Amino acid sequence: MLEIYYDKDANLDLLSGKTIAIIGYGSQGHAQAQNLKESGLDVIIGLKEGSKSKTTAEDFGFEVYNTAEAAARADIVQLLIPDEVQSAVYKNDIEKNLVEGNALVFSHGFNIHFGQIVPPENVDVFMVAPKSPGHLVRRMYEEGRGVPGLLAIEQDYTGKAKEVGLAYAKGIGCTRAGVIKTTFKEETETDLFGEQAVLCGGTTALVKAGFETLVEAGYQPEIAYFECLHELKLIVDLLYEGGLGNMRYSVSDTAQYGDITVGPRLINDNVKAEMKSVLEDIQNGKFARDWILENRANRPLFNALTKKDEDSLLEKVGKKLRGMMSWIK
Ligand SMILES: NC(=O)C1=CN([C@@H]2O[C@H](COP(=O)(O)OP(=O)(O)OC[C@H]3O[C@@H](n4cnc5c(N)ncnc54)[C@H](OP(=O)(O)O)[C@@H]3O)[C@@H](O)[C@H]2O)C=CC1
Ligand SMILES: CC(=O)[C@](C)(O)C(=O)O
Repeated sequence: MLEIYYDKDANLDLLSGKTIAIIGYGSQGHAQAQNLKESGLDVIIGLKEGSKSKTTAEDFGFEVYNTAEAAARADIVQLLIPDEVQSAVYKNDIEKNLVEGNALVFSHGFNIHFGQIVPPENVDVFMVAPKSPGHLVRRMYEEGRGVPGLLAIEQDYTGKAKEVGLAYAKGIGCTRAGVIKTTFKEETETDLFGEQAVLCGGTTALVKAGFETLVEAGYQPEIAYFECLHELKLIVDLLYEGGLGNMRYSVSDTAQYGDITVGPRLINDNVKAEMKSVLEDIQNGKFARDWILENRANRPLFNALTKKDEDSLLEKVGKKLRGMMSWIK
């Protein structure tokens, strides 16, 4: 049964007198920390020695400590550093500073679900996962709105993990939009699948294939860029605002006919079969193992494939157009 929670279901008073340590000040860290602070909560920041984010965090009025010290001072420790470094940082700096009744918090379930972090039994472990990039978590909060979020409870030692998790979700603005209850397994597997097969991986593959098809057919790269990347945002905004119907209402009937007749040709049974294979690799731990080993090997594939795209005609054309035209603020 679907469980959705809103502001009315969450009580910020549960966090009153509690110190929240946000470990990391990046995409999610800066956003969640600033939102929590503006929600009236006691927030400190934990960063690695020599962190380039220290000054930025201090400029916002935060007390910044090294990771271990921040964890030692906190009642709630939220790990907002990259997934691939969380296990080592937890082992070195966090685990020894957790005391009975503390809460260990995540915004993605990777390290708990794949057994890279095994917390002690005498703490709460929960996840509040904004379904949005961090910078939008902050922007929407400042605009008086919120991004939807997910709440998962892995350990409820205190008997209050759900209530405290909802209070945390309210503190970052997610209960303004709605928070759906899930599990670490479901969030981890669906988030990894979404970012691989649809959001990041799927979309960039489709954009690159479309752009290359037009360029190889002899059309101007600039026109191909506008058709295959620039307008994508406009279409996705319409989908975001009101689903397929809203988008199809707004585009021409010509475009809609192309949408409903050509789309199925592209996403054929082979593509669906590959999507199922991607999900299986996530569920059976193969992706997690690959990602962990890739980082231990200092990211040879990550670096090479990222560099290949950075040097692509698509990126060069986009950079040129953004310099020549003024649609980007
Ligand atoms: N990005 C997003 O929008 C979303 C992320 N999440 C989850 O949120 C969590 C944080 O992700 P995200 O905000 O993207 O992370 P970022 O990559 O933005 O985190 C950067 C922060 O982590 C610190 N950091 C990097 N490496 C280390 C290290 N080896 N030791 C200690 N600190 C380190 C950086 O330090 P420095 O400042 O010195 O560079 C910086 O403060 C992850 O679990 C992610 O899956 C969930 C939903 C969306
Ligand atoms: C924004 C989000 O939730 C992603 C794409 O899964 C991520 O950045 O990890």
